[in-house]
Amino acid sequence: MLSFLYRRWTKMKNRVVIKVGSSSLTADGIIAHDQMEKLTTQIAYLMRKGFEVVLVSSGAVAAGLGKLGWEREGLLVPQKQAAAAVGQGLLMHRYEQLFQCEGINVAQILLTNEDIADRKRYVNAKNTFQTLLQNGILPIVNENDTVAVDEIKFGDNDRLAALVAGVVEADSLLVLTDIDGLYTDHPKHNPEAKKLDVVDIIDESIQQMAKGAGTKAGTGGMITKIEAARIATLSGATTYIAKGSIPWVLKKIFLEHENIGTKFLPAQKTLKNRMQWLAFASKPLGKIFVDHGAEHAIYHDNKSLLAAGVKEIKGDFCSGNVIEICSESGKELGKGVVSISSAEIKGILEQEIRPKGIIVIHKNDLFIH
Ligand SMILES: Nc1ncnc2c1ncn2[C@@H]1O[C@H](COP(=O)(O)OP(=O)(O)O)[C@@H](O)[C@H]1O
Ligand SMILES: N[C@@H](CCC(=O)OP(=O)(O)O)C(=O)O
Repeated sequence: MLSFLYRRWTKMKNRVVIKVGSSSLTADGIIAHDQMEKLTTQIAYLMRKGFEVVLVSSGAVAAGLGKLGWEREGLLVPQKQAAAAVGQGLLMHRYEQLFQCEGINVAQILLTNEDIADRKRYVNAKNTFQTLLQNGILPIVNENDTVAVDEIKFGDNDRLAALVAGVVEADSLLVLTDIDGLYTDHPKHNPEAKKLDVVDIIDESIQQMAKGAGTKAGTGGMITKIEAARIATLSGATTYIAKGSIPWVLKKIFLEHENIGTKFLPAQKTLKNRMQWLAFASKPLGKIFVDHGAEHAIYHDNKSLLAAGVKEIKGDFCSGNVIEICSESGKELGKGVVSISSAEIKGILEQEIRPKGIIVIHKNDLFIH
């Protein structure tokens, strides 16, 4: 309750992250200017009503392909990156023009996973967002496609939007797409599939309903949207998936509270900001395999991980780095920030009688799935 009041006090406004997918911004593979215009009019309306908005916009690749006259099919990664480099400028130019007419200044934020995997950069990004929002500026975010290769990619803008919702401590995340919500199965393949209005817990049964993308422009389909909803709801944001082409969709959802999409309720137990970063944004630099006793202690008893319970380690890491914690059989248990280096742990493992009570990961630095 106190943390909620603190958030309210520091933010005061209703903060929303709106993610718009390529499928909602393009028609026949190129940028649909009328759809962009409808979106910007609605965002401006919402901002005038007192909302703070962050827009996560896809569409750079599509815009670039349109400009260059390239077909998406068969393109290699560097060609897609080149198209994104052409398209991102066009996209921002258009947004800038449209929001200027509404009297709103915009800012471009391009991110890669690496940017926020590093705690310092994460905090820097947080401060920048905060400053922009406090000054009534609309941040427009996309993945930095020019440099994003597989290891540093968010994978999809749905996930990026969910992480951004955590960074800015948003009250809500809205994912706008070409379908009006999550169906019990892929609606294109199963005519019996039904839309869900409200989801209170994202469990395996919900995850299994989500399938891949429905168009060539889209990436990830419903799978990445549900993963985004999981991350955002664990960060405390109510999450919506809705159809971008519904007239005044933003007003209907945020002001009239109409149930026109699928609404995912925030998790009962949400993660604090540092834990969100550890759980979803940080990048592990190694692995620690633990024995059954340690697994039980950290999993069920909320205890710190002691050196006595470590079976094996992989990778070189220093105190303060993030590592992945695995069971003896290799099952991923969670992540943690280590208090001692891999060299020190190796030294301990080599000793016949291990010194007692040495903390490898403090319980406050542990995230368990
Ligand atoms: N269970 C499901 N419910 C609704 N849509 C689904 C489901 N499984 C897969 N999809 C597909 O996901 C598509 C939306 O994702 P995507 O094409 O990646 O759009 P975007 O470009 O907006 O991210 C839908 O059009 C639909 O074809
Ligand atoms: N960064 C890419 C978008 C990647 C992506 O996630 O697309 P989408 O599934 O349409 O949201 C672009 O701007 O084209």
